Amino acid sequence: MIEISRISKKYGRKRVLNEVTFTAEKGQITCLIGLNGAGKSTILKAVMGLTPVSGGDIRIDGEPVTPRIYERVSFIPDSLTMPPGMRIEEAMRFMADFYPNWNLPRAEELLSFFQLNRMDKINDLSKGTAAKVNLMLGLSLDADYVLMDEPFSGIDIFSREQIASVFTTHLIEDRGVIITTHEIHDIEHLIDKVVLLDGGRVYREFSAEDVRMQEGKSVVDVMREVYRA
Ligand SMILES: Nc1ncnc2c1ncn2[C@@H]1O[C@H](COP(=O)(O)OP(=O)(O)OP(=O)(O)O)[C@@H](O)[C@H]1O
Repeated sequence: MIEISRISKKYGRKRVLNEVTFTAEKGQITCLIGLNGAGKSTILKAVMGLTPVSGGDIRIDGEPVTPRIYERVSFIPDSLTMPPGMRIEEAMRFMADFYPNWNLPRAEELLSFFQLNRMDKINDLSKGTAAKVNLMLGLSLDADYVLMDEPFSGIDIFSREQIASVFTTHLIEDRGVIITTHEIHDIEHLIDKVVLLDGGRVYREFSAEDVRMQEGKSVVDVMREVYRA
């Protein structure tokens, strides 16, 4: 389980996170939802130890965050960070050299799942294809948890559907996923838990299934209540 307890963050004098607390379980998809600037990316970076936070505590299966976190957690940022001159297959080799937990058979499977051409150059890729390469690289690491920052942002409906479909395959398996997204429609049926952020705080943390069963509401219904209020 990833446990985030009472973390706060300021950029200069601006408070971005205010005692944020929630958990994300292994084997579940937890969706972090908030309007632009709500602090979603900052939370993912804090989990990876990429940005310092004040106070609070972050634990991965009971352990504090250390530089070895990369063996346990794969972070897929909101854009592909590989050098643009590289071909996809060179990016794969780069990952294999850099990460001891690179899983080549899974990478090959993801290449064909997303119908990627390994000879394509990174800087020639469309936005949707770059998003798929980004996911292919991040999901090919043997990590218990995967953090995905806006994997659907700015890409067409067919690419979004293809990306969403990976969540129902063994390529995600029983990993714990934290995903930030605005494109909730594409994955609403796959989400286990929702964490709604508002004003730097967790406004509500709920099980999508419980809200469906007990309140007869969809995740989008709850979002409308919160953000249109
Ligand atoms: N390095 C930084 N320096 C100063 N302010 C920052 C920095 N990074 C983020 N911020 C500010 O912190 C706030 C939260 O940013 P963050 O990127 O975490 O939000 P987000 O919820 O992921 O937003 P979006 O949905 O637009 O991606 C924003 O107001 C942003 O401008």
